[in-house]
Amino acid sequence: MAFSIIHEDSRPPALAILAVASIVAYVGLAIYRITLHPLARFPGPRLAAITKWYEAYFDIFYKGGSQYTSKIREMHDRYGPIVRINPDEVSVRDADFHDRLYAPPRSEIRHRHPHFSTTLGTTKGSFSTVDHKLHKSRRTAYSPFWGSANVMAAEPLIMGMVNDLCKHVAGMQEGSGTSLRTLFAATSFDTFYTWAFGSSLGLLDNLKLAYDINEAVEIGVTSPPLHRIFPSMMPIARLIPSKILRYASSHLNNVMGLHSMIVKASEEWIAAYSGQSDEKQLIGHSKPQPRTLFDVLRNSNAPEEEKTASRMAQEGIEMFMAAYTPGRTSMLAMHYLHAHPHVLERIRNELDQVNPDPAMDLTFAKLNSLPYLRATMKEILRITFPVGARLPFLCAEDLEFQGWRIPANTGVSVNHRILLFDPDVFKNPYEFNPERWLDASHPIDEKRYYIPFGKGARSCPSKEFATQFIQLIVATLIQRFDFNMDDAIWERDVAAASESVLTSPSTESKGLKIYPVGQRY
Ligand code: HEM
Repeated sequence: MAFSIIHEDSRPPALAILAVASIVAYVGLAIYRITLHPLARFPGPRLAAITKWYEAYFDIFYKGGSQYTSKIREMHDRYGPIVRINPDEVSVRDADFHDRLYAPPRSEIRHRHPHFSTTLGTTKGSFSTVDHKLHKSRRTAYSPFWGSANVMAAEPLIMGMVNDLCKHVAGMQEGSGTSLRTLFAATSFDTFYTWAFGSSLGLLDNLKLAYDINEAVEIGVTSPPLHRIFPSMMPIARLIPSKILRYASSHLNNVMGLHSMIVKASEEWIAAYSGQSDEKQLIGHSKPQPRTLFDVLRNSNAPEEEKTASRMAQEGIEMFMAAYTPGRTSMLAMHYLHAHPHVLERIRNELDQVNPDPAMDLTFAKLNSLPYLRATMKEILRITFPVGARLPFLCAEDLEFQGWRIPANTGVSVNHRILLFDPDVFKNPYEFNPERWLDASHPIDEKRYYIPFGKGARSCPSKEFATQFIQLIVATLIQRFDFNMDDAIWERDVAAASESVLTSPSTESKGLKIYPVGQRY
Protein backbone atom coordinates (compact mmCIF):
# COMPACT_ATOMS: atom_id res chain seq x y z
CA MET A 1 0.00 0.00 0.00
CA ALA A 2 2.69 2.44 1.10
CA PHE A 3 4.80 1.52 -1.94
CA SER A 4 1.83 2.07 -4.16
CA ILE A 5 1.21 5.60 -2.70
CA ILE A 6 4.85 6.63 -3.19
CA HIS A 7 4.70 5.31 -6.77
CA GLU A 8 1.59 7.34 -7.66
CA ASP A 9 3.00 10.58 -6.15
CA SER A 10 6.17 10.33 -8.16
CA ARG A 11 4.31 9.96 -11.46
CA PRO A 12 4.44 13.23 -13.43
CA PRO A 13 0.95 14.72 -13.68
CA ALA A 14 -0.68 14.61 -17.14
CA LEU A 15 -0.79 18.42 -17.31
CA ALA A 16 2.95 18.69 -16.77
CA ILE A 17 3.58 16.17 -19.55
CA LEU A 18 1.31 18.16 -21.85
CA ALA A 19 3.09 21.40 -20.95
CA VAL A 20 6.56 19.96 -21.61
CA ALA A 21 5.36 18.37 -24.88
CA SER A 22 3.86 21.69 -25.98
CA ILE A 23 7.04 23.59 -25.19
CA VAL A 24 9.15 21.03 -27.09
CA ALA A 25 6.76 21.17 -30.06
CA TYR A 26 6.73 24.96 -30.02
CA VAL A 27 10.52 25.22 -29.79
CA GLY A 28 10.76 22.68 -32.64
CA LEU A 29 8.34 24.75 -34.73
CA ALA A 30 10.25 27.95 -33.96
CA ILE A 31 13.55 26.32 -35.03
CA TYR A 32 11.90 25.01 -38.21
CA ARG A 33 10.53 28.46 -39.03
CA ILE A 34 13.97 30.07 -38.96
CA THR A 35 15.96 27.20 -40.53
CA LEU A 36 14.07 24.93 -42.94
CA HIS A 37 10.87 26.94 -43.62
CA PRO A 38 10.69 28.17 -47.27
CA LEU A 39 10.77 31.77 -45.97
CA ALA A 40 13.65 31.14 -43.53
CA ARG A 41 16.17 33.27 -45.46
CA PHE A 42 13.87 36.24 -46.00
CA PRO A 43 14.93 39.43 -44.16
CA GLY A 44 12.97 40.60 -41.13
CA PRO A 45 12.89 40.38 -37.33
CA ARG A 46 13.55 36.88 -36.01
CA LEU A 47 10.69 37.13 -33.55
CA ALA A 48 8.21 37.94 -36.33
CA ALA A 49 9.42 34.85 -38.21
CA ILE A 50 9.07 32.64 -35.14
CA THR A 51 5.64 33.59 -33.84
CA LYS A 52 2.45 35.42 -34.81
CA TRP A 53 2.34 36.80 -31.28
CA TYR A 54 4.87 39.38 -32.42
CA GLU A 55 2.25 40.83 -34.78
CA ALA A 56 -0.46 40.35 -32.15
CA TYR A 57 1.57 42.38 -29.65
CA PHE A 58 1.65 45.41 -31.95
CA ASP A 59 -1.96 44.98 -33.08
CA ILE A 60 -3.53 44.42 -29.68
CA PHE A 61 -1.35 45.86 -26.92
CA TYR A 62 1.24 48.36 -28.17
CA LYS A 63 -0.02 51.98 -27.91
CA GLY A 64 -3.63 50.76 -27.76
CA GLY A 65 -3.21 48.41 -30.75
CA SER A 66 -3.50 48.57 -34.56
CA GLN A 67 0.19 49.48 -34.86
CA TYR A 68 1.52 46.65 -37.02
CA THR A 69 1.13 48.58 -40.28
CA SER A 70 3.46 51.28 -38.97
CA LYS A 71 5.81 48.59 -37.62
CA ILE A 72 5.92 47.05 -41.12
CA ARG A 73 6.92 50.45 -42.52
CA GLU A 74 9.79 50.54 -40.01
CA MET A 75 10.80 47.01 -40.99
CA HIS A 76 11.02 48.08 -44.64
CA ASP A 77 13.20 51.06 -43.66
CA ARG A 78 15.50 48.69 -41.80
CA TYR A 79 15.50 45.48 -43.87
CA GLY A 80 14.69 46.69 -47.40
CA PRO A 81 11.86 46.32 -49.90
CA ILE A 82 10.94 42.74 -48.98
CA VAL A 83 10.33 41.65 -45.38
CA ARG A 84 9.00 38.53 -43.67
CA ILE A 85 6.36 40.01 -41.37
CA ASN A 86 5.10 36.82 -39.73
CA PRO A 87 5.90 33.11 -40.04
CA ASP A 88 3.87 32.70 -43.25
CA GLU A 89 3.69 36.14 -44.83
CA VAL A 90 5.88 38.67 -46.61
CA SER A 91 5.40 42.36 -47.33
CA VAL A 92 6.88 44.10 -50.37
CA ARG A 93 7.44 47.84 -50.80
CA ASP A 94 7.56 48.44 -54.54
CA ALA A 95 5.18 50.07 -57.05
CA ASP A 96 5.96 47.65 -59.91
CA PHE A 97 5.37 44.70 -57.66
CA HIS A 98 2.06 46.28 -56.57
CA ASP A 99 0.98 46.03 -60.22
CA ARG A 100 2.31 42.50 -60.46
CA LEU A 101 0.38 41.41 -57.38
CA TYR A 102 -2.91 43.30 -57.62
CA ALA A 103 -3.34 43.67 -61.39
CA PRO A 104 -1.75 40.54 -62.89
CA PRO A 105 -2.54 38.97 -66.26
CA ARG A 106 -6.05 37.43 -66.28
CA SER A 107 -4.72 33.88 -66.21
CA GLU A 108 -3.03 34.29 -62.81
CA ILE A 109 -4.86 33.22 -59.67
CA ARG A 110 -5.07 35.41 -56.56
CA HIS A 111 -7.03 34.16 -53.54
CA ARG A 112 -7.86 36.53 -50.70
CA HIS A 113 -5.93 35.57 -47.55
CA PRO A 114 -8.55 33.74 -45.42
CA HIS A 115 -7.61 35.62 -42.23
CA PHE A 116 -8.48 38.90 -43.93
CA SER A 117 -11.74 37.67 -45.42
CA THR A 118 -13.52 37.66 -42.04
CA THR A 119 -12.98 41.39 -41.52
CA LEU A 120 -16.62 42.49 -41.89
CA GLY A 121 -18.18 39.42 -40.29
CA THR A 122 -19.61 38.30 -43.64
CA THR A 123 -19.03 35.04 -45.49
CA LYS A 124 -20.55 35.20 -48.94
CA GLY A 125 -20.04 38.72 -50.21
CA SER A 126 -17.36 39.39 -52.80
CA PHE A 127 -15.06 41.02 -50.21
CA SER A 128 -15.14 37.94 -47.96
CA THR A 129 -14.82 35.48 -50.84
CA VAL A 130 -11.46 33.75 -50.65
CA ASP A 131 -11.60 31.78 -53.91
CA HIS A 132 -10.40 33.61 -57.02
CA LYS A 133 -12.95 32.18 -59.48
CA LEU A 134 -15.97 32.53 -57.22
CA HIS A 135 -14.95 36.10 -56.46
CA LYS A 136 -14.74 36.86 -60.16
CA SER A 137 -18.23 35.53 -60.86
CA ARG A 138 -19.69 37.45 -57.91
CA ARG A 139 -18.13 40.71 -59.12
CA THR A 140 -19.43 40.07 -62.62
CA ALA A 141 -22.94 39.58 -61.23
CA TYR A 142 -23.10 42.95 -59.50
CA SER A 143 -20.98 45.00 -61.92
CA PRO A 144 -23.93 46.79 -63.69
CA PHE A 145 -24.93 48.20 -60.30
CA TRP A 146 -21.61 50.08 -60.03
CA GLY A 147 -21.38 50.96 -63.74
CA SER A 148 -21.23 54.62 -64.86
CA ALA A 149 -24.82 54.60 -66.16
CA ASN A 150 -26.21 53.48 -62.79
CA VAL A 151 -24.05 56.00 -60.91
CA MET A 152 -25.25 58.77 -63.25
CA ALA A 153 -28.84 57.69 -62.70
CA ALA A 154 -28.30 58.08 -58.92
CA GLU A 155 -27.31 61.76 -59.30
CA PRO A 156 -30.78 63.22 -58.41
CA LEU A 157 -30.97 60.93 -55.37
CA ILE A 158 -27.53 62.06 -54.14
CA MET A 159 -28.30 65.74 -54.79
CA GLY A 160 -31.60 65.40 -52.93
CA MET A 161 -29.77 63.98 -49.90
CA VAL A 162 -27.16 66.76 -50.10
CA ASN A 163 -29.93 69.39 -50.16
CA ASP A 164 -31.41 67.82 -47.01
CA LEU A 165 -27.97 67.86 -45.42
CA CYS A 166 -27.62 71.58 -46.24
CA LYS A 167 -30.85 72.30 -44.32
CA HIS A 168 -29.30 70.68 -41.24
CA VAL A 169 -26.01 72.54 -41.64
CA ALA A 170 -27.81 75.87 -42.09
CA GLY A 171 -29.51 75.35 -38.74
CA MET A 172 -26.36 74.44 -36.80
CA GLN A 173 -25.10 76.84 -34.19
CA GLU A 174 -21.81 77.28 -32.39
CA GLY A 175 -21.80 74.89 -29.43
CA SER A 176 -24.51 72.64 -30.89
CA GLY A 177 -24.09 68.94 -30.31
CA THR A 178 -24.31 67.25 -33.73
CA SER A 179 -20.94 66.54 -35.24
CA LEU A 180 -20.21 66.48 -38.93
CA ARG A 181 -19.36 62.83 -38.46
CA THR A 182 -22.99 61.91 -37.78
CA LEU A 183 -24.46 64.21 -40.44
CA PHE A 184 -22.15 62.95 -43.17
CA ALA A 185 -22.61 59.36 -42.01
CA ALA A 186 -26.39 59.78 -42.22
CA THR A 187 -26.08 61.16 -45.75
CA SER A 188 -23.65 58.51 -46.95
CA PHE A 189 -25.35 55.46 -45.43
CA ASP A 190 -28.83 56.56 -46.45
CA THR A 191 -27.85 57.46 -50.01
CA PHE A 192 -26.30 54.04 -50.46
CA TYR A 193 -29.17 52.23 -48.72
CA THR A 194 -31.82 53.93 -50.87
CA TRP A 195 -29.89 53.39 -54.08
CA ALA A 196 -28.97 49.77 -53.37
CA PHE A 197 -32.06 48.47 -51.59
CA GLY A 198 -34.84 50.69 -52.94
CA SER A 199 -36.09 52.36 -49.73
CA SER A 200 -34.77 55.06 -47.42
CA LEU A 201 -33.76 54.68 -43.75
CA GLY A 202 -34.60 58.38 -43.22
CA LEU A 203 -31.32 58.86 -41.34
CA LEU A 204 -31.12 62.63 -41.70
CA ASP A 205 -34.41 62.75 -39.78
CA ASN A 206 -33.21 60.18 -37.27
CA LEU A 207 -29.73 61.23 -36.26
CA LYS A 208 -29.77 58.94 -33.24
CA LEU A 209 -30.09 55.91 -35.56
CA ALA A 210 -27.45 57.40 -37.87
CA TYR A 211 -25.10 57.79 -34.89
CA ASP A 212 -25.72 54.20 -33.75
CA ILE A 213 -25.16 52.72 -37.21
CA ASN A 214 -22.01 54.76 -37.73
CA GLU A 215 -20.71 53.78 -34.30
CA ALA A 216 -21.35 50.06 -34.91
CA VAL A 217 -19.48 50.12 -38.21
CA GLU A 218 -16.72 52.43 -37.00
CA ILE A 219 -15.86 50.41 -33.90
CA GLY A 220 -15.69 47.26 -36.02
CA VAL A 221 -13.41 48.63 -38.69
CA THR A 222 -11.14 50.77 -36.53
CA SER A 223 -10.68 48.55 -33.45
CA PRO A 224 -7.59 46.34 -33.07
CA PRO A 225 -7.98 43.58 -35.69
CA LEU A 226 -8.92 40.77 -33.31
CA HIS A 227 -10.82 39.02 -36.14
CA ARG A 228 -7.46 38.47 -37.83
CA ILE A 229 -5.71 37.14 -34.77
CA PHE A 230 -8.74 35.07 -33.78
CA PRO A 231 -10.37 34.37 -37.18
CA SER A 232 -13.13 32.24 -35.65
CA MET A 233 -14.41 35.17 -33.54
CA MET A 234 -16.97 36.47 -36.06
CA PRO A 235 -18.25 33.06 -37.23
CA ILE A 236 -18.86 32.15 -33.56
CA ALA A 237 -20.58 35.51 -32.86
CA ARG A 238 -22.96 34.81 -35.73
CA LEU A 239 -24.13 31.62 -34.05
CA ILE A 240 -24.90 33.25 -30.68
CA PRO A 241 -28.48 34.49 -30.21
CA SER A 242 -28.73 38.26 -29.87
CA LYS A 243 -30.16 38.04 -26.34
CA ILE A 244 -26.93 36.43 -25.14
CA LEU A 245 -24.47 38.18 -27.46
CA ARG A 246 -25.48 41.63 -26.22
CA TYR A 247 -24.13 40.75 -22.77
CA ALA A 248 -20.87 39.36 -24.18
CA SER A 249 -20.30 42.29 -26.58
CA SER A 250 -22.85 45.00 -27.25
CA HIS A 251 -20.73 46.08 -30.18
CA LEU A 252 -20.76 42.69 -31.94
CA ASN A 253 -24.45 42.52 -31.20
CA ASN A 254 -24.99 45.88 -32.95
CA VAL A 255 -23.02 44.72 -35.98
CA MET A 256 -25.13 41.56 -36.15
CA GLY A 257 -28.21 43.83 -35.85
CA LEU A 258 -27.06 45.65 -39.00
CA HIS A 259 -26.67 42.32 -40.75
CA SER A 260 -30.25 41.37 -39.81
CA MET A 261 -31.58 44.73 -41.06
CA ILE A 262 -30.14 44.11 -44.52
CA VAL A 263 -31.22 40.45 -44.62
CA LYS A 264 -34.76 41.72 -43.92
CA ALA A 265 -34.48 44.31 -46.73
CA SER A 266 -33.39 41.56 -49.10
CA GLU A 267 -36.26 39.25 -48.08
CA GLU A 268 -38.77 42.09 -48.46
CA TRP A 269 -37.40 42.95 -51.88
CA ILE A 270 -37.80 39.36 -53.05
CA ALA A 271 -41.33 39.22 -51.64
CA ALA A 272 -42.27 42.48 -53.40
CA TYR A 273 -40.90 41.65 -56.82
CA SER A 274 -41.08 37.85 -56.66
CA GLY A 275 -38.48 37.36 -59.33
CA GLN A 276 -39.57 40.31 -61.51
CA SER A 277 -37.34 43.28 -62.17
CA ASP A 278 -38.02 46.37 -60.05
CA GLU A 279 -37.41 48.36 -63.22
CA LYS A 280 -41.16 47.96 -63.85
CA GLN A 281 -41.95 50.43 -61.09
CA LEU A 282 -39.68 52.93 -62.75
CA ILE A 283 -41.52 53.06 -66.08
CA GLY A 284 -43.01 56.50 -66.71
CA HIS A 285 -40.02 58.46 -65.40
CA SER A 286 -38.55 60.90 -67.91
CA LYS A 287 -34.96 60.29 -66.75
CA PRO A 288 -33.14 56.93 -66.47
CA GLN A 289 -33.78 55.50 -63.00
CA PRO A 290 -31.12 53.72 -60.96
CA ARG A 291 -31.34 49.94 -60.59
CA THR A 292 -31.13 48.48 -57.12
CA LEU A 293 -28.36 46.08 -56.15
CA PHE A 294 -30.95 43.36 -55.57
CA ASP A 295 -32.47 43.88 -59.02
CA VAL A 296 -29.04 43.66 -60.64
CA LEU A 297 -28.14 40.49 -58.75
CA ARG A 298 -31.48 38.73 -59.31
CA ASN A 299 -31.34 39.44 -63.02
CA SER A 300 -27.71 38.43 -63.46
CA ASN A 301 -26.55 35.17 -65.02
CA ALA A 302 -25.34 33.88 -61.64
CA PRO A 303 -26.63 30.45 -60.55
CA GLU A 304 -29.84 30.39 -58.47
CA GLU A 305 -28.03 29.62 -55.19
CA GLU A 306 -26.22 32.94 -55.60
CA LYS A 307 -29.55 34.81 -55.79
CA THR A 308 -31.15 33.84 -52.50
CA ALA A 309 -32.13 36.57 -50.02
CA SER A 310 -29.38 35.59 -47.59
CA ARG A 311 -26.64 35.54 -50.25
CA MET A 312 -27.70 38.86 -51.76
CA ALA A 313 -27.83 40.34 -48.28
CA GLN A 314 -24.21 39.37 -47.64
CA GLU A 315 -23.15 41.41 -50.66
CA GLY A 316 -25.34 44.28 -49.43
CA ILE A 317 -23.93 44.15 -45.89
CA GLU A 318 -20.34 44.46 -47.09
CA MET A 319 -21.21 47.40 -49.30
CA PHE A 320 -23.34 49.09 -46.66
CA MET A 321 -20.46 48.89 -44.17
CA ALA A 322 -18.10 50.30 -46.80
CA ALA A 323 -20.49 53.26 -47.19
CA TYR A 324 -18.91 54.47 -43.93
CA THR A 325 -15.86 55.69 -45.86
CA PRO A 326 -17.35 58.45 -48.06
CA GLY A 327 -18.91 60.07 -44.97
CA ARG A 328 -15.61 60.04 -43.15
CA THR A 329 -13.60 61.19 -46.16
CA SER A 330 -16.01 64.09 -46.76
CA MET A 331 -15.63 65.18 -43.13
CA LEU A 332 -11.83 65.17 -43.36
CA ALA A 333 -12.04 66.97 -46.72
CA MET A 334 -13.93 69.82 -45.06
CA HIS A 335 -11.15 70.08 -42.49
CA TYR A 336 -8.38 70.22 -45.10
CA LEU A 337 -10.24 72.87 -47.11
CA HIS A 338 -10.92 74.96 -44.02
CA ALA A 339 -7.27 74.69 -43.00
CA HIS A 340 -6.09 75.78 -46.49
CA PRO A 341 -8.06 78.93 -47.34
CA HIS A 342 -6.20 79.53 -50.62
CA VAL A 343 -7.38 76.10 -51.89
CA LEU A 344 -10.93 76.80 -50.69
CA GLU A 345 -11.00 80.16 -52.49
CA ARG A 346 -9.63 78.72 -55.73
CA ILE A 347 -12.29 75.99 -55.78
CA ARG A 348 -15.04 78.50 -54.97
CA ASN A 349 -13.91 80.62 -57.93
CA GLU A 350 -14.17 77.60 -60.20
CA LEU A 351 -17.59 76.70 -58.80
CA ASP A 352 -18.96 80.23 -59.07
CA GLN A 353 -18.07 80.26 -62.76
CA VAL A 354 -20.01 77.12 -63.66
CA ASN A 355 -22.79 77.63 -61.12
CA PRO A 356 -23.25 81.37 -60.46
CA ASP A 357 -26.20 80.79 -58.10
CA PRO A 358 -25.07 78.52 -55.21
CA ALA A 359 -28.71 77.73 -54.42
CA MET A 360 -28.85 75.85 -57.74
CA ASP A 361 -27.99 72.17 -57.71
CA LEU A 362 -24.52 71.25 -58.91
CA THR A 363 -24.12 68.31 -61.29
CA PHE A 364 -21.50 65.60 -61.73
CA ALA A 365 -20.77 66.91 -65.25
CA LYS A 366 -20.14 70.47 -64.06
CA LEU A 367 -17.86 69.33 -61.26
CA ASN A 368 -15.93 66.93 -63.45
CA SER A 369 -15.08 69.84 -65.77
CA LEU A 370 -13.19 71.77 -63.04
CA PRO A 371 -9.46 70.98 -63.14
CA TYR A 372 -8.50 72.44 -59.77
CA LEU A 373 -11.40 70.71 -57.99
CA ARG A 374 -10.41 67.42 -59.64
CA ALA A 375 -6.80 67.83 -58.51
CA THR A 376 -8.01 68.63 -54.99
CA MET A 377 -10.18 65.51 -54.95
CA LYS A 378 -7.16 63.40 -55.84
CA GLU A 379 -5.19 64.98 -53.02
CA ILE A 380 -8.08 64.49 -50.57
CA LEU A 381 -8.39 60.80 -51.48
CA ARG A 382 -4.62 60.36 -51.16
CA ILE A 383 -4.09 62.15 -47.86
CA THR A 384 -7.21 60.76 -46.16
CA PHE A 385 -6.71 57.24 -47.55
CA PRO A 386 -8.83 55.18 -45.15
CA VAL A 387 -7.58 51.61 -45.55
CA GLY A 388 -4.98 50.92 -42.86
CA ALA A 389 -4.55 47.18 -43.18
CA ARG A 390 -2.52 45.34 -45.75
CA LEU A 391 -4.60 43.28 -48.21
CA PRO A 392 -2.64 40.07 -48.75
CA PHE A 393 -3.24 37.46 -51.43
CA LEU A 394 -2.32 33.82 -51.67
CA CYS A 395 -1.01 33.26 -55.19
CA ALA A 396 -1.35 29.95 -57.00
CA GLU A 397 2.13 30.27 -58.48
CA ASP A 398 5.56 31.33 -57.18
CA LEU A 399 6.38 35.03 -57.56
CA GLU A 400 9.81 36.60 -58.07
CA PHE A 401 10.90 39.88 -56.55
CA GLN A 402 14.47 41.18 -56.90
CA GLY A 403 15.94 37.69 -56.79
CA TRP A 404 13.67 36.44 -54.00
CA ARG A 405 11.32 33.56 -54.87
CA ILE A 406 8.06 33.87 -52.95
CA PRO A 407 6.57 30.38 -52.85
CA ALA A 408 2.98 29.77 -54.00
CA ASN A 409 0.36 30.10 -51.23
CA THR A 410 2.50 32.46 -49.17
CA GLY A 411 0.58 35.50 -47.90
CA VAL A 412 1.97 38.51 -49.81
CA SER A 413 0.96 42.16 -49.90
CA VAL A 414 2.07 45.68 -50.81
CA ASN A 415 0.44 48.11 -48.41
CA HIS A 416 -1.40 50.75 -50.45
CA ARG A 417 -0.57 53.46 -47.91
CA ILE A 418 3.14 52.92 -48.44
CA LEU A 419 2.77 53.95 -52.09
CA LEU A 420 0.36 56.82 -51.43
CA PHE A 421 2.81 58.35 -48.94
CA ASP A 422 6.04 57.53 -50.81
CA PRO A 423 8.24 60.63 -50.27
CA ASP A 424 10.11 60.00 -53.53
CA VAL A 425 6.84 60.48 -55.44
CA PHE A 426 4.90 62.81 -53.15
CA LYS A 427 7.27 65.45 -51.78
CA ASN A 428 6.34 66.11 -48.12
CA PRO A 429 3.67 63.38 -48.29
CA TYR A 430 1.79 64.54 -45.17
CA GLU A 431 1.39 68.06 -46.58
CA PHE A 432 -1.97 68.79 -48.25
CA ASN A 433 -0.97 70.09 -51.65
CA PRO A 434 -3.47 69.78 -54.54
CA GLU A 435 -1.02 71.62 -56.81
CA ARG A 436 1.21 68.53 -56.92
CA TRP A 437 -1.33 66.91 -59.28
CA LEU A 438 -1.09 69.83 -61.71
CA ASP A 439 2.67 70.31 -61.70
CA ALA A 440 3.69 69.58 -65.30
CA SER A 441 7.39 69.81 -64.40
CA HIS A 442 7.06 66.85 -61.97
CA PRO A 443 4.21 64.74 -63.34
CA ILE A 444 3.02 61.94 -61.07
CA ASP A 445 2.82 58.49 -62.62
CA GLU A 446 -0.88 58.13 -61.75
CA LYS A 447 -1.23 54.62 -63.12
CA ARG A 448 1.29 53.46 -60.53
CA TYR A 449 0.74 55.82 -57.63
CA TYR A 450 -2.86 57.06 -57.72
CA ILE A 451 -4.27 54.00 -56.02
CA PRO A 452 -6.79 55.14 -53.35
CA PHE A 453 -9.22 52.55 -54.73
CA GLY A 454 -6.64 49.81 -55.22
CA LYS A 455 -6.10 48.04 -58.51
CA GLY A 456 -7.25 45.04 -60.48
CA ALA A 457 -9.93 42.44 -59.87
CA ARG A 458 -10.28 43.17 -56.14
CA SER A 459 -10.15 46.96 -56.44
CA CYS A 460 -12.94 49.09 -55.04
CA PRO A 461 -16.07 48.72 -57.20
CA SER A 462 -17.36 52.02 -55.83
CA LYS A 463 -14.58 54.21 -57.22
CA GLU A 464 -16.85 56.30 -59.40
CA PHE A 465 -19.76 56.51 -56.98
CA ALA A 466 -17.56 57.40 -54.00
CA THR A 467 -15.64 60.05 -55.94
CA GLN A 468 -18.79 61.72 -57.31
CA PHE A 469 -20.55 61.55 -53.96
CA ILE A 470 -17.69 63.14 -51.99
CA GLN A 471 -17.10 65.76 -54.68
CA LEU A 472 -20.78 66.75 -54.79
CA ILE A 473 -21.23 66.94 -51.02
CA VAL A 474 -18.05 68.93 -50.43
CA ALA A 475 -18.48 71.28 -53.41
CA THR A 476 -22.10 72.05 -52.47
CA LEU A 477 -21.27 72.82 -48.85
CA ILE A 478 -18.31 75.03 -49.57
CA GLN A 479 -20.18 76.92 -52.27
CA ARG A 480 -23.21 77.51 -50.06
CA PHE A 481 -21.62 78.22 -46.67
CA ASP A 482 -18.83 80.13 -45.01
CA PHE A 483 -17.93 77.91 -42.11
CA ASN A 484 -15.73 77.58 -39.08
CA MET A 485 -13.92 74.41 -38.04
CA ASP A 486 -11.42 76.04 -35.70
CA ASP A 487 -11.92 73.39 -33.00
CA ALA A 488 -10.03 70.78 -35.03
CA ILE A 489 -6.47 69.84 -34.13
CA TRP A 490 -4.61 67.89 -36.84
CA GLU A 491 -2.59 65.64 -34.50
CA ARG A 492 -5.65 64.79 -32.40
CA ASP A 493 -8.55 64.76 -34.85
CA VAL A 494 -7.17 64.10 -38.29
CA ALA A 495 -3.81 62.29 -38.29
CA ALA A 496 -4.03 58.49 -38.43
CA ALA A 497 -3.07 57.39 -34.91
CA SER A 498 -3.90 53.75 -35.57
CA GLU A 499 -4.23 51.66 -38.70
CA SER A 500 -6.72 48.83 -38.40
CA VAL A 501 -8.95 47.76 -41.30
CA LEU A 502 -9.49 51.50 -41.52
CA THR A 503 -7.34 54.22 -39.97
CA SER A 504 -8.58 56.26 -37.03
CA PRO A 505 -7.49 59.40 -35.17
CA SER A 506 -6.39 59.57 -31.56
CA THR A 507 -8.77 58.20 -28.94
CA GLU A 508 -8.78 61.75 -27.51
CA SER A 509 -10.65 62.99 -30.58
CA LYS A 510 -14.34 63.74 -30.19
CA GLY A 511 -14.96 64.18 -33.93
CA LEU A 512 -15.04 67.29 -36.08
CA LYS A 513 -17.65 70.00 -35.80
CA ILE A 514 -18.63 72.61 -38.32
CA TYR A 515 -20.35 75.91 -37.66
CA PRO A 516 -21.76 77.90 -40.57
CA VAL A 517 -20.82 81.56 -40.12
CA GLY A 518 -22.68 82.80 -43.18
CA GLN A 519 -24.67 81.63 -46.16
CA ARG A 520 -23.33 82.41 -49.62
CA TYR A 521 -26.77 82.28 -51.27
C1 HEM B 1 -13.46 57.11 -49.96
C2 HEM B 1 -14.13 56.06 -50.34
C3 HEM B 1 -13.53 54.70 -50.58
C4 HEM B 1 -12.22 54.31 -50.69
C5 HEM B 1 -10.98 55.17 -50.59
C6 HEM B 1 -12.22 52.89 -50.93
C7 HEM B 1 -11.09 52.11 -51.08
C8 HEM B 1 -11.08 50.76 -51.27
C9 HEM B 1 -9.90 49.93 -51.37
C10 HEM B 1 -8.47 50.45 -51.28
C11 HEM B 1 -10.28 48.67 -51.57
C12 HEM B 1 -9.38 47.46 -51.71
C13 HEM B 1 -8.78 47.43 -53.04
C14 HEM B 1 -7.78 46.33 -53.21
O1 HEM B 1 -7.95 45.22 -52.66
O2 HEM B 1 -6.79 46.55 -53.93
C15 HEM B 1 -11.73 48.66 -51.58
C16 HEM B 1 -12.49 47.53 -51.77
C17 HEM B 1 -13.84 47.54 -51.73
N1 HEM B 1 -14.66 48.64 -51.61
FE1 HEM B 1 -14.10 50.54 -51.39
N2 HEM B 1 -13.50 52.46 -50.98
C18 HEM B 1 -14.34 53.53 -50.78
C19 HEM B 1 -15.71 53.52 -50.76
C20 HEM B 1 -16.47 52.42 -50.95
C21 HEM B 1 -17.91 52.41 -50.95
C22 HEM B 1 -18.80 53.64 -50.76
C23 HEM B 1 -18.29 51.13 -51.17
C24 HEM B 1 -19.68 50.55 -51.24
C25 HEM B 1 -20.76 51.18 -50.86
C26 HEM B 1 -17.09 50.33 -51.31
C27 HEM B 1 -17.08 48.96 -51.52
C28 HEM B 1 -15.95 48.20 -51.62
C29 HEM B 1 -15.98 46.75 -51.78
C30 HEM B 1 -17.23 45.87 -51.85
C31 HEM B 1 -14.65 46.33 -51.86
C32 HEM B 1 -14.15 44.90 -52.00
C33 HEM B 1 -14.10 44.53 -53.44
C34 HEM B 1 -13.71 43.10 -53.66
O3 HEM B 1 -13.04 42.50 -52.83
O4 HEM B 1 -14.07 42.58 -54.72
N3 HEM B 1 -16.01 51.14 -51.18
N4 HEM B 1 -12.19 49.93 -51.40
